[in-house]
Amino acid sequence: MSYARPAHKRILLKLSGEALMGDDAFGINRATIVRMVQEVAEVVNMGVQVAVVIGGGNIFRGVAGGSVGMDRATADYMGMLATVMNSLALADAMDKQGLVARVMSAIAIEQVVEPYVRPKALQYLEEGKVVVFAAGTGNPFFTTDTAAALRGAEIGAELVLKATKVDGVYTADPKTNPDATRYVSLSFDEAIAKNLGIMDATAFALCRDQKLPIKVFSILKNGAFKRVVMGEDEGTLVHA
Ligand SMILES: Nc1ncnc2c1ncn2[C@@H]1O[C@H](COP(=O)(O)OP(=O)(O)O)[C@@H](O)[C@H]1O
Ligand SMILES: O=c1ccn([C@@H]2O[C@H](COP(=O)(O)OP(=O)(O)O)[C@@H](O)[C@H]2O)c(=O)[nH]1
Repeated sequence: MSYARPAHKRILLKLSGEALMGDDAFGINRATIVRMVQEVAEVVNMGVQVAVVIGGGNIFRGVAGGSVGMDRATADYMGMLATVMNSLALADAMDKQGLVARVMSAIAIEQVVEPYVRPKALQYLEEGKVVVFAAGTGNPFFTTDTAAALRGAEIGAELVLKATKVDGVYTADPKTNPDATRYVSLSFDEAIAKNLGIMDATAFALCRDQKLPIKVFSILKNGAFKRVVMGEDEGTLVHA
């Protein structure tokens, strides 16, 4: 009898803030976060090293603040603080699930969480702890998708897994185009040239330059995360 083995040793999971909302209008939905953490635990228990970048869109989006006349950089710092709140909620849920999670922030907020120090993050991952990267890249005018690409490259992740509400990259935004069809795989150049709105161009460009593939999959589909980690046919692969 043969046992299936994970296709990846170290991965970076990008969860959008909205993924934590579940069916709520904003904030963090407890049942949703618990379900997600259970899926992460399954993968960690198979020996896969998992780092997470979490967004903040469920609490605050810098662009929205900027659009109503607020200074964009200030609004972005609020957005980054929102990701810290989500990180704390996620790490708490992970601890309750028996995982050991460590939050590391890109902005100094040391009474709350430890700062991001790359060698320390690598050490935690080697020890089987889940590292949650908070505060995005620490810079305004960026997104947590770019933070996912950056941290993914820094920790030598083999794959960035982008969890979304859609089950892959489509020829157009499936929310507004019911005729859009899903790609099984596509290149970074194609994704950038066609301006496929699933991730921002900065994130795509960074992954392209570092030859770090991205798998886009649905967070709403039970077991999809594990299937991606096992290398099964799920979602869309964006590759160099
Ligand atoms: N070509 C495309 N293929 C798939 N999704 C797309 C595409 N263009 C835009 N989208 C949208 O991008 C979103 C990406 O999901 P997600 O990252 O969770 O959202 P956000 O970053 O806005 O929080 C999807 O909800 C989808 O509607
Ligand atoms: O490196 C970063 C990452 C995030 N943000 C701010 O934090 C908000 C929340 O992040 P994001 O929109 O990426 O979250 P998600 O869509 O994944 O929930 C963004 O709108 C930005 O305002 C930022 O300024 N720099």
